[in-house]
Amino acid sequence: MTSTRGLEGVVATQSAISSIIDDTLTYVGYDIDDLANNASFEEVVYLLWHQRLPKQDELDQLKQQLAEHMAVPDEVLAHFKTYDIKSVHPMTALRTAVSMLGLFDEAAEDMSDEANYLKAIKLQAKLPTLVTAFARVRKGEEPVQPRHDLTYAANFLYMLSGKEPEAIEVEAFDKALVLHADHELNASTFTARVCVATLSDMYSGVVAALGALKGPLHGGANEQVMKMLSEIGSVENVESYIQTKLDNKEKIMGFGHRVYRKGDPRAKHLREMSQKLTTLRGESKWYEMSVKIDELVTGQKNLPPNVDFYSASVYHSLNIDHDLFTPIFAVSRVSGWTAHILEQYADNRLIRPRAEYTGPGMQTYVPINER
Ligand SMILES: CC(=O)SCCNC(=O)CCNC(=O)[C@H](O)C(C)(C)COP(=O)(O)OP(=O)(O)OC[C@H]1O[C@@H](n2cnc3c(N)ncnc32)[C@H](O)[C@@H]1OP(=O)(O)O
Ligand SMILES: O=C([O-])CC(=O)C(=O)O
Repeated sequence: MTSTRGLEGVVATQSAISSIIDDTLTYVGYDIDDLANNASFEEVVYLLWHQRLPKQDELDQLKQQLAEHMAVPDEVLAHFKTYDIKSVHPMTALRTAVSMLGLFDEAAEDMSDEANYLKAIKLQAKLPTLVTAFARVRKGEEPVQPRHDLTYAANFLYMLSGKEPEAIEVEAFDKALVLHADHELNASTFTARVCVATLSDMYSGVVAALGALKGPLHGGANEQVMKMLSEIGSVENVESYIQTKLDNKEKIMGFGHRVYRKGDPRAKHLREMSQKLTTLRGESKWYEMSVKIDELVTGQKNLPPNVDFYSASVYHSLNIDHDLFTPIFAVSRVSGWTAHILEQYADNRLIRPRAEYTGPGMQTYVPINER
């Protein structure tokens, strides 16, 4: 029995949700470029859950269901005040809060198709409320109640700032949500599927996925990208900073990918948005620094940027706290996680691979006083 480090190239399941073939990403057969340019996030959520685009009445119904379930139990909001919120990473708080949602859902253990679909709606609806409430409570502000007349993207920005966002901000944020919604068998989605393949409940699957997304090799990279940009500070400093990192064989956050070789098709959309939004804010240096880093890392290491690289300057330009970047990834990706969880339930088999043993050969137990 031989193992493959990091399961590289291992095909672990079948899925009809998204595919990456020859560096082209599709959701249910629709090219990501097509969706990024034309679809709303709500349409994409429907697409992932139903494997087809919604008709108008179906989309309206989904929007209504999301609006209906945006509120979170007071106890969950109150728990943000039970610890030193300023010292907690928002992903840790979100993971815990989502676990708490399971406590307050009477149907948490109901494994019927209807109950599971409703749980997907509830999770999708409540994550923005949790993330924005956390962000406000830690600043000593009250959470802002969701508005039922706004789109999913607009509502997030509204609940975060308490102000109705500008059209250009909503457009950019909606596109970012579309681009992050699903990605085949990435680490967090695989984690979710492994968890629920034991027939555990959907909240457990999403909590597990949140834990996996948090790490800097996965969703946590976007926050690290902004940290790097802030450390570099100016276009003039880029070259020496990056060269030092590369010489020291340190990883540059936001570059490289396990699957893409020529490049991540989502990055160009985020790059375009980064240029537009940083210019609008009069802070084009973040875009210019990013482009310079891109040229250096892609040029020298042949490692193109991934989805996390330009999203950092996009979110920064939307006035979003840097440690909320990964929770925002989760707000989008929960659509993919829940789609995969539903797909796993629909044709379940326990996921239990093997390990190649590398420990010592057979040994005989030695009593403690003889060791
Ligand atoms: C949404 C997402 O999850 S997208 C990914 C977000 N993560 C990041 O941006 C973190 C930075 N990138 C990385 O760490 C990696 O490229 C990953 C985790 C994305 C993919 O990892 P793997 O497929 O396991 O590649 P691995 O880490 O083995 O790298 C292969 C080689 O490329 C190098 N490399 C990979 N990524 C980078 C990088 N960002 N900067 C510098 N060198 C890199 C490695 O050092 C390694 O070099 P070596 O063969 O000389 O030792
Ligand atoms: O697919 C991966 O390994 C990581 C990724 O880009 C994503 O989850 O969007």
